[in-house]
Amino acid sequence: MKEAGQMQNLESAGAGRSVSTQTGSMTGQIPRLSKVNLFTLLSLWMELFPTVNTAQRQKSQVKRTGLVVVKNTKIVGLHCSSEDLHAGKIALIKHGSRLKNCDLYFSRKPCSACLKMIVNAGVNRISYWPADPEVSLLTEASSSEDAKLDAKAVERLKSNSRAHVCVLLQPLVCYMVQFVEETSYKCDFIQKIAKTLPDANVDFYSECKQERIKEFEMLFLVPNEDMHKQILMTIGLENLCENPYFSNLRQNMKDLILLLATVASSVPNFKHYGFYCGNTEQINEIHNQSLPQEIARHCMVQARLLAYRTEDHKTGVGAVIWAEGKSRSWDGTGAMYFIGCGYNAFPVGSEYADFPHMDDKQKDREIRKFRYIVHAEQNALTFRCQEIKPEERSMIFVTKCPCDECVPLIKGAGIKQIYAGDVDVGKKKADISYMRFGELEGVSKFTWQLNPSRTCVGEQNEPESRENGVLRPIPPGEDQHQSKKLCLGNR
Ligand SMILES: Nc1ccn([C@@H]2O[C@H](COP(=O)(O)OP(=O)(O)OP(=O)(O)O)[C@@H](O)[C@H]2O)c(=O)n1
Repeated sequence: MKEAGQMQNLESAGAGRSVSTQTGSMTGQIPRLSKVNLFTLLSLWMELFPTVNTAQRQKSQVKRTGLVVVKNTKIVGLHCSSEDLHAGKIALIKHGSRLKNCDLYFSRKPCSACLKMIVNAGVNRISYWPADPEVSLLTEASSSEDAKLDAKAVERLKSNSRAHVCVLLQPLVCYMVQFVEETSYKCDFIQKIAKTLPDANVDFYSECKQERIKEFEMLFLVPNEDMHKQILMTIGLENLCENPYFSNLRQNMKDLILLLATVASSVPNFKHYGFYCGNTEQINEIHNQSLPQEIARHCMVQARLLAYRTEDHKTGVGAVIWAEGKSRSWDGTGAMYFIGCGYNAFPVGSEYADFPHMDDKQKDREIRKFRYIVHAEQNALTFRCQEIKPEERSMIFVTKCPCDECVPLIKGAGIKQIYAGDVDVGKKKADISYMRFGELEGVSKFTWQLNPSRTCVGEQNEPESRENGVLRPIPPGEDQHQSKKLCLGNR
């Protein structure tokens, strides 16, 4: 039986499914991200959670690490290391003995201090990206003795523990990169730029992608092959040092980096585009204040990654819910914590042929998908792992505009903010319509657009994220300047 919903049908990965379109002319595979690849990419992406101390961190011997905690194929935690604590330690503090039987996906091989605690908590499986480990083996000679000792201790903990500790890498399904490239290029965010700035250099997307590939290769791929082999030997993966295993490993790593760069550039850091509120009347209270742009973009890319697991062969949608606690914590995500995530799919337990897959262009209404498919937001709300607290700022990131079925659900659940694309706003299709989003009140809406305040103050107006997701208290005298910056009264 499938575990549909939040992370359903993870094992089948969708490959090999026969699909027919409304015209019945296409039969082929739906290239869906396998669960291992999705969790790998999410762990790498968590490592990149916007933070103040990137430069400082690069010098440190302990590498910043991302972590995905999965229980019964459901994501229950997204974490990354902070200045004070490694990701594994943060997960331990947050989940405690609930880590029992969980699967953990690390963007680097964890250090012995993290490993001993999570093994002790009874985790089921620990998977990691086979690059430079958390206690870096690529730092200066003076400190590398400790790193080697740590790697040895990790090996010992690995071989003597009940948990299965293994490398996290699976080759991508055929056409995955091409599929991701095409769907990223067609996504709401790129479309919006193309529509509103028809003269924009059409290559901005490819340029952004090239930059990101370079950036991610530097971070996640050991540049020198001999050095990489040395590291693999020190971390107990000597069997991967011979060819063809070594070249396959490097190729798989490069493919995933390319894929992550492709997805990340679909919500590009382009000119003055970002998630802004169009409502100038909005009251200046904390729940209405926008997140820093780089954090909003970061969470939207997570939602976009989830969209690649869709069961709708035409439109993939992903949603992630985060909340912000009352104060900044020792967490690498600042005060932000993960509530839930999902993508659009048929109900839990259903098989591919159980329900119709046609869209609203199909004349026969009985064979349309809309009454059966569960939307990304609906799955994220259903399979959330934390309660939504009314006193906290909670926010949902959706890759498409919430439809009329979802808007009241989001409001009813007590979510304070929606970040979304708005290409479909105001559209009424035969079965699905997007009329209510525009009229929605009581929830702040941040849609992808050119910064409206640019017309007031020219160039300088991107909200900065110097404080890791936590709203910086505005010093007296500065608030006038701040609200001028956004011209929205929401900062
Ligand atoms: N906020 C949203 C909006 C849509 N969906 C999903 O997106 C699909 C519908 O997308 P849409 O583009 O509106 O309709 P299609 O018929 O797929 O495409 P078209 O635009 O050509 O009509 C459905 O599977 C629905 O579950 C979703 O999960 N969450």
